Amino acid sequence: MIELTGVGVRLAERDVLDGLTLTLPERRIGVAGANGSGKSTFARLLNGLALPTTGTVRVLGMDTRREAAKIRRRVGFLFTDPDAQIVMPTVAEDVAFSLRRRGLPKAEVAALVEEVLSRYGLAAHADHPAHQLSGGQKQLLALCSVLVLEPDILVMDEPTTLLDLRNSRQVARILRDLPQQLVVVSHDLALLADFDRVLVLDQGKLVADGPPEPALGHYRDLMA
Ligand SMILES: Nc1ncnc2c1ncn2[C@@H]1O[C@H](COP(=O)(O)OP(=O)(O)OP(=O)(O)O)[C@@H](O)[C@H]1O
Repeated sequence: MIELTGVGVRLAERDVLDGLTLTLPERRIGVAGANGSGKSTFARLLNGLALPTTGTVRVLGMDTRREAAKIRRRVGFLFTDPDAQIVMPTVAEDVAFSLRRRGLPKAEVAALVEEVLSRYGLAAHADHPAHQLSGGQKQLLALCSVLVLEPDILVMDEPTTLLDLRNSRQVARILRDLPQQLVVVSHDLALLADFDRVLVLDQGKLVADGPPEPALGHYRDLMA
């Protein structure tokens, strides 16, 4: 569960987010809005990467201002550009790196890495240089490196922006089947079309909130 109470974020004397009070129990939540409307800032609030200037953000019952480290262990975050997230030379090493703080025996780490890579069709690439993967495969690798930690919530900032139609659809299928609560920031309206709830931000304010069809309709009208 995610709860925002009276949340505002002020950066460089500008209200980047303003007056957000929201309870988000739904499993798949989309966030849409124009460039600069505050979507990335909203996403970053959910794991304490950004802190509210006013109000509170509670995630899984914890205040992001007080328990950011604990929250980060349970909230996975996926950036738009997987290159920003891939840190080790090979595919398998990159996923294993996520598990470094778990104190698991080597064999167990290897088994977990193999399992998640197989699940997302990357097992054959386990020993390949990560930076040689295609854009879609890199996004899947970044996802594997997050999912291997079994987060309770997954926050994604425009996960399909750099992907072609086939890879976008593959990511959409994967998201449909994930058990985690998802918060997905996206300009890809097709991706959000079957979500449980869509929030639309405009100039830092919530201007629509509800099922995808009316909420995305409102966003389309805003952009017209
Ligand atoms: N650290 C910062 N200092 C000052 N202003 C910032 C900072 N971070 C973001 N902003 C401003 O806040 C506004 C919202 O930014 P944000 O990245 O959250 O928007 P967004 O909706 O994700 O945009 P996009 O769709 O282009 O990614 C922008 O006008 C941005 O310039």
